[in-house]
Amino acid sequence: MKYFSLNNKEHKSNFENAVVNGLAPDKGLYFPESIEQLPVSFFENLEKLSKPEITFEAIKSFVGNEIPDSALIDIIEKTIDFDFPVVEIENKISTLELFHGPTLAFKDVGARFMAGSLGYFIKKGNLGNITVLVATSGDTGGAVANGFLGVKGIDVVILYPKAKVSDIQEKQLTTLGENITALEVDGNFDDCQAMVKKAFLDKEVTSSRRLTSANSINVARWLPQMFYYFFAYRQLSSKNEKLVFSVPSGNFGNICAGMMARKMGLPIDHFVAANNSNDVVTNYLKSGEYLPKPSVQTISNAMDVGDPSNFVRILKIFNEDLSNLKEGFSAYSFDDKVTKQAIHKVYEENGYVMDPHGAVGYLGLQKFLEEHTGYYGTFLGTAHPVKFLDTVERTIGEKVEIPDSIQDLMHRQKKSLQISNYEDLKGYLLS
Ligand SMILES: Cc1ncc(COP(=O)(O)O)c(C=O)c1O
Ligand SMILES: N[C@@H](CCOP(=O)(O)O)C(=O)O
Repeated sequence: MKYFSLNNKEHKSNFENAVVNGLAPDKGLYFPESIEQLPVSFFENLEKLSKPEITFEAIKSFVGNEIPDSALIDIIEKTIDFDFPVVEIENKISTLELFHGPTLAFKDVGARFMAGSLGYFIKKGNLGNITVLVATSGDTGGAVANGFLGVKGIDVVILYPKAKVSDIQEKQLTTLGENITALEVDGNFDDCQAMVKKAFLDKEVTSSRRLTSANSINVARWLPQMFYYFFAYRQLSSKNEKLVFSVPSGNFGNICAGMMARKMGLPIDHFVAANNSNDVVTNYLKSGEYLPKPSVQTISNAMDVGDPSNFVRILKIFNEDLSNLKEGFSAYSFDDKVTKQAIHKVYEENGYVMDPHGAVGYLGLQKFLEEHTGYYGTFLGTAHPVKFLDTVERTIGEKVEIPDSIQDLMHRQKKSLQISNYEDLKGYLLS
């Protein structure tokens, strides 16, 4: 499979180089040259296929022959060895729980797949050491730390915004040690993301370290997020209504991966981007103007993104045509107050505990279903409520059971380096 840079389609790459470099040399995001439709029979038989079989078919064309089938199957099996249940919450509304992986957030899938692919390429070639740079607003960091822990030839450097992630998220990304280093940035997620992008442009840095990214800008982190939609459809295919998915969105990698699955033929009728108060895309759909702005802090902190990096990929999928985009896509924003009300209401009425990100997804779905008929809706439960313990317990007025793995984590010692600006990051990378 060939990929091209969204800054200049003449800049092409194979899968391996796209993974190893993260971004194109012109710093554009890579996008596949073609998106192969899967046969109708594949979707008709989905219920009979195993998760690894589905996943293999979904990703194979994007990897091409660059990873042999046996190694790809091995990577896949390690990536998706947990459950992805669809749980019915109320009439016409279900949630796809994506938090049964090791770090209790949906990022585990992409992080593990990328770690497996990059690990394969490092073992196969003479690539030397690679530094994986990651910016996180909460969950990517923990998932990448877990997925890449101990992978030979890889150092991981995670930038996260000081005091803007939950306690559990911070422990997940600062306590593993070994090849994982956490940098605590005096700023917000956008500052972290901007510093990472700047490092990629800095010749002094790139000539001393080989850098790649494990954010969703990297195709090996982004594309595996398609798998969820296939797994969900397998559980929803008996519904005789149009299907809508509401995706709590920040950097828009997850929803954009769902749109890729639809391009491959998965029968999804509509996508809702559910946003917190960081409403750049909601505003774009209203005004046609894309106006990034500094992110604001919310209780769904992993979605506090003011300039979503995958927006350019979404535009590409819809051929940069706003009216085309609006046909298959809606976006709504909700503030913290209504988010907490939704967590409270769903718990009171249905006994189901949502985390703040899932709650934004629920609200987006509810709004869409109020305005449209004939749909069955699923919102993505992108993180376990325990990751946002304070907010959730205060909102529902009850204790949430903490899994053993998290209890252990809370006793571990946080280790991070404080940085304030790009020069500090550069100093660290050159040291
Ligand atoms: C729990 C949770 N929900 C939603 C999102 C937003 O996902 P995306 O950045 O793919 O839009 C994130 C972070 O990415 C997250 O960690
Ligand atoms: N919400 C993310 C922000 C980064 O998103 P990514 O999917 O591009 O890695 C986080 O939790 O860090």
